[in-house]
Amino acid sequence: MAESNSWRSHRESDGNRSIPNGDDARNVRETGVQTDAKVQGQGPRLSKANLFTLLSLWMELFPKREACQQENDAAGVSGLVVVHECRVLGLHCSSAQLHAGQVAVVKHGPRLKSCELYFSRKPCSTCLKMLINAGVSRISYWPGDAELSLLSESLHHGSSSALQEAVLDATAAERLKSNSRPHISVLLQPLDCTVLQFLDETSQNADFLGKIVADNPALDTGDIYRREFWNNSDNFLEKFFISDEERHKYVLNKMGLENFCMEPNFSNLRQHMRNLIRILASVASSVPALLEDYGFFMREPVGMGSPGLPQDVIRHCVIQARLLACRTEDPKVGVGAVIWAEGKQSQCDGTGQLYLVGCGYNAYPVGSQYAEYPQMDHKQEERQNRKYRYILHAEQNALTFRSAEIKAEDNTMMFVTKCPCDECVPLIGCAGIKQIYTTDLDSNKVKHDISYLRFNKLNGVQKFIWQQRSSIRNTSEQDALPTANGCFKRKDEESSFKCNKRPRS
Ligand SMILES: Nc1ccn([C@H]2C[C@H](O)[C@@H](COP(=O)(O)OP(=O)(O)OP(=O)(O)O)O2)c(=O)n1
Repeated sequence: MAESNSWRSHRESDGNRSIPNGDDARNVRETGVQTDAKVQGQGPRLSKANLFTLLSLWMELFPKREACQQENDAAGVSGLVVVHECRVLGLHCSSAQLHAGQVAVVKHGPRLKSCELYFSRKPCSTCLKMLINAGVSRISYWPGDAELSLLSESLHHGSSSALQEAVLDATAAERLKSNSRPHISVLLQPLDCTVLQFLDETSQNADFLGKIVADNPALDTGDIYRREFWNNSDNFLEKFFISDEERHKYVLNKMGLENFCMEPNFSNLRQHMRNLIRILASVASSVPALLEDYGFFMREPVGMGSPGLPQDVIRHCVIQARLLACRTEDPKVGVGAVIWAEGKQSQCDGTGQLYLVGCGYNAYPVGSQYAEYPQMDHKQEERQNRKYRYILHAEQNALTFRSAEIKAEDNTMMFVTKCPCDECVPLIGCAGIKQIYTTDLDSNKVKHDISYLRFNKLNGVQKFIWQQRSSIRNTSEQDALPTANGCFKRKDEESSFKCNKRPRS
């Protein structure tokens, strides 16, 4: 039975998992359905496997500056997250020259030993044999279509050579899988409705949406969020979900996942996939794309430094940080930070000249046990019982757990979902970060145990702040879009370098 490829058709049957409308969202906040969990210090969070899976899906959508289809190769773009001992070493996607798995081999080489890899598509046999040889410990992949598509149009009209290749490749991949040491599997973990609801709510309350409404009180956060959400979920379902059940079963069978085709496994698998896609849509909606007037702009005149990355790349990196925030240990507010650097040469990666330096989210010290430290904020507890002296900030963790050095000659950029506080500003200033992309919603505020007074005074780091284009002082830059290569494009040229962007509904 064919399913409609849209959340709207699932809303009724989805019960309390459906995205809250404006009234419901307010009720959730007022009746404390979610707040109860927060007050008790049990904010729901994403599991690591689900977070890495979502990051891999999101990496597949990394904005491209070049056509990605490889010559003589029908492989689709794949996203990849390389993890070692729970630390993200690399975020990659296929380029015109290399598949994502090949990128990982080229970039990490022997460091792949004992790593866990999360792919947005089952990798082809060419990648798989190298990764197995590199000694990775686990390969997890999204159970949609494979890297070499098993869903070519010819599926129902006799076989094409591309389809024959894909089927042969799937067989080879299976053989490699069954004879190899690494665990190669689908690793999705069930989500309960509290996580879905919590992430809907926190996405809707994100500072980026808050800033828009602070600037334009007539606008409603819920309306903006819902418009973004439906647009994103339609796009992501089309990309990552196989709506036709029979076609999905065909793909699963070819990938050696016959067990998933049986009930109730099949329905459960599809529900988990839909839930994860929904979280991706929800998180992506917290940094709106449809409001074209909003973006990350410098307040200073553009002549004062590098013009910064293209807006779609910035937004992509900020949403990576928002995804990381879904694993916060702070029961009230999740913050994520990701550090990328721009090298001098192209990296053979789908990210072009960008390479990952580090990422993190706010959490208690590594290894701490549940409820070992205070979890309450200044509104809830006496000073000695508050979280602030114990919790590490997203920026601190991104700097501590970095996977690459910060090089003076490269442009190192931090993307963080909340304004850096006074504890983090000196760290950012001294670490060699050259650009920061964030929101200043909290700047100049003092909130009892945490203050945000130093960010505006941070010198030597270019600040790209989420704001309305028309609020920038220098009007000459209002119609110009900054590009990664240091030159400016006029607004009317934008479409020519947004080649990977989907049409908006
Ligand atoms: N750039 C930042 C800013 C803050 N944090 C973290 C530290 C805390 O874990 C949390 C801030 O906690 P608060 O309770 O102060 O959150 P709010 O700012 O939302 O408080 P309020 O409700 O007063 O606005 O975010 C972070 O990791 N990185």
